[in-house]
Amino acid sequence: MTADQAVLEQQPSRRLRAAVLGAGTWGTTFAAVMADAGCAVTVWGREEKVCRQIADEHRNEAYLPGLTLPDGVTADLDARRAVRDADLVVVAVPSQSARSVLEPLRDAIAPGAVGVSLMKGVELATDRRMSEVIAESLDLAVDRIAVVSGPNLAREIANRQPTATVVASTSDETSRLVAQACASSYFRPYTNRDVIGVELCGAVKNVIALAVGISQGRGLGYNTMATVITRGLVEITRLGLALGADAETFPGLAGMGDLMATCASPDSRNHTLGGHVGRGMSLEEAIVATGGTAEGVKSCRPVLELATTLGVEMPITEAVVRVLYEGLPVEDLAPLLLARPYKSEGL
Ligand SMILES: NC(=O)C1=CN([C@@H]2O[C@H](COP(=O)(O)OP(=O)(O)OC[C@H]3O[C@@H](n4cnc5c(N)ncnc54)[C@H](O)[C@@H]3O)[C@@H](O)[C@H]2O)C=CC1
Ligand SMILES: O=C(CO)COP(=O)(O)O
Repeated sequence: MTADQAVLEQQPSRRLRAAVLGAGTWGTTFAAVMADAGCAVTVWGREEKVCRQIADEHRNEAYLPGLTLPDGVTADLDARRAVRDADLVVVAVPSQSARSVLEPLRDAIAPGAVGVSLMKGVELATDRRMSEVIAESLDLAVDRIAVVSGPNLAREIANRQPTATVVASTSDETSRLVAQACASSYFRPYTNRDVIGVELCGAVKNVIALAVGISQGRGLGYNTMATVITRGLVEITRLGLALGADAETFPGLAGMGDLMATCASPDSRNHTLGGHVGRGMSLEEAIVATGGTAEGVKSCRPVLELATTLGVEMPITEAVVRVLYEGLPVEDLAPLLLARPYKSEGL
């Protein structure tokens, strides 16, 4: 047994308390994961009906139909009360609303609390990653923040299908605490110190999944899909390295693992939305038809802005931005990418 495993397998000295902000698909699922790992979990959501159903009936029919939540999950309509005693403040709202949800809670969180991001997006107004938004909004030191990201399609996990994830923090103590709070017989966390890389992988894979969806909506097959995924990983890696990420993160669970899951699954909202666009819907029609939070739609522009500022080429991301926001016809996307100058394969 490695030292890391030994720490993960230690029982906490007391039952950890977690508050989950966001009662949608992933917030509710992760609440169940943490309850199965032994935590006492309180979910806060802005929808009264959803919160009452979680608290009274252990169900969330709007987001996880047919599922019974573990007894360790309850809900509270008052966010300040939900976070007051929490060891972990877990954030699972859409990325663009994280700051407005968190700022009013700054003086309500417990001293020593750890902030956990489950979100996979970049803030449109500031180009900030979600751990940065949490640090600023809650006034938390970076070593009290962890990011959870990996091939984690919520519905599969809600049905306790096995998967693994990455818990990233600059502090080993923080990442181990969060890993301990979510580890179970079906959910295996790996710790990682590369917060930048793990977060970028989670946000940019959504943009690549939009591109794959568009190509599949156009009737293109597996060769195209594999090309977009593989070259997509190259552009995620390029951006990550320019921002100081660790090269080892990108072929891992948060990188290739999540790209594969998101680009292959019909459950992915980004992949599904791309499919609608590829079949000819406008962006507005595709958002309505998809439902739920498809983060790539908003994150693609700040990601491209970051890349442009750093002089990093991200042709797939750029093509997605042009289709979604600049009127590039979907049939011109592949010819545009294939007409780029020939080059050697590496980064
Ligand atoms: N669903 C999945 O399989 C996974 C999702 N994620 C990430 O988790 C985050 C949340 O996604 P989901 O739970 O799937 O989305 P969802 O669409 O299922 O739920 C979003 C929740 O946020 C709430 N919300 C929306 N706007 C809000 C606002 N302004 N203030 C407060 N609450 C607001 C909604 O009422 C809803 O409860 C996203 O960043 C997503 O990329 C990450 C891994 C897996
Ligand atoms: O992040 C996810 C799986 O890891 C979920 O993907 P979507 O947000 O596209 O549904």
